Amino acid sequence: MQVPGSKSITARALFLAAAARGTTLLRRPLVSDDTEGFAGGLETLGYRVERDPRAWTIEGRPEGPPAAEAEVFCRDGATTARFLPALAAAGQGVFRFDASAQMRRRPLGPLTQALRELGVDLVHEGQEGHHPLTVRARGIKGGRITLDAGLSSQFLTALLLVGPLTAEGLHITVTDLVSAPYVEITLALMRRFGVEVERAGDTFHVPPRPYAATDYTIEPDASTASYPLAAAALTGHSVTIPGLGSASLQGDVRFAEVLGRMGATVELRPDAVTVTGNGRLRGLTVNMRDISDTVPTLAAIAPFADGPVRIEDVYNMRIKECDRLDACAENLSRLGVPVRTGRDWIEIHPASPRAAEIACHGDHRIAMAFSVTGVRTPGITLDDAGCVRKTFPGFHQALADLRAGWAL
Ligand SMILES: O=C(O)C1=C[C@@H](OP(=O)(O)O)[C@@H](O)[C@H](O)C1
Ligand SMILES: C=C(OP(=O)(O)O)C(=O)O
Repeated sequence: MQVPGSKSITARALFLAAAARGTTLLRRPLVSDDTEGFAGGLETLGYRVERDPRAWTIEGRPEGPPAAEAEVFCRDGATTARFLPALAAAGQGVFRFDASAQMRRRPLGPLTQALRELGVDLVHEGQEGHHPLTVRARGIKGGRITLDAGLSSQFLTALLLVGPLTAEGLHITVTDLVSAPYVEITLALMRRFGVEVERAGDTFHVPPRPYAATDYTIEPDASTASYPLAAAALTGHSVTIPGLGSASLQGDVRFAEVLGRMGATVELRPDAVTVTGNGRLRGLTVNMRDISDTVPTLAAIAPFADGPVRIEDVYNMRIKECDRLDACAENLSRLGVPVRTGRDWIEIHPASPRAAEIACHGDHRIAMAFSVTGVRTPGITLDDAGCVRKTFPGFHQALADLRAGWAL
């Protein structure tokens, strides 16, 4: 199955292309609500973005946004809502940011506090630490800061990405960090645009240095790949995702290993992953702090395992598009599956799910994950099928095509 491009890589590449000297060509970008929101945000800030469906061209400007004033609406995308204010702060002008109701509820206080400590004039107009906000930008001098990225790695990524645009560079010491593999994606992409970050344990030294434009091909999205791979493990069929393998930059490719621990056969080659199921799944206890976007996928197939599935250390799932731990538990209960949750864990017991309507809470991952349950359980419906547009507008057709191939 061909999977659309990585959301995380597309967002970073758009930031870096905008900040670079020269014109960047991004091949196979993800075209979805999140990344169109990101590209549209750049356009509102005055950058030129040409969007051909197969490749996006961006004219960079190392001095910061071309516009002197702008109002950017970030939609539901946390990459847009957290990365673009940092980019704007490095320029000169007055930039206002707002986001959807869902995104307004999600925090960015540790990031905006760090920007203020670096001298940025940034005001939250409503609730402190949340959108909407206004940045009166006069460039960033740089310096040393301490950051708590225990709620979101995106706070650290935003500061790393903007670091080279500061006058003196940044020394960032991190006291806590969740979703750590996403920081590796950031560092790899920065390197690809010509900037090497020095890392010593919890401290990152970002030099003041211009990014260089490039020609870059975006790999398929590993979180999106979790749905067809889980469907294979659940049904005893085989799925291969070309372009996504052991050479991937994305931590979520490790979801395939979780399916392997549950009994599926996993073949991880440098440029492709194949999962072959045998119709049976084993229960397990697994720490998914690094790969929590794939927790709903696991939760949605967990009832079919022969023992309990316990997923641990995933508190920050509660501050995503919705409270994903509660949403998983609510929907499993609707399906008649015994489930328990705590502050940062969920435990799912074996059951035969019954037909039910899934409450998506406007969350693409809840919709896509429980669609996979629907491959085994007839009569599952979604109350908001369209919310998949955030990262995979063609999801329902793609899943239908996969099932047609298996004649399920
Ligand atoms: O940097 C990124 O591209 C992302 C980081 C992760 O968020 P957190 O660091 O907030 O867990 C992940 O859940 C999100 O989908 C994308
Ligand atoms: C959490 C997600 O998105 P974001 O934080 O980028 O809005 C996601 O895609 O699952």
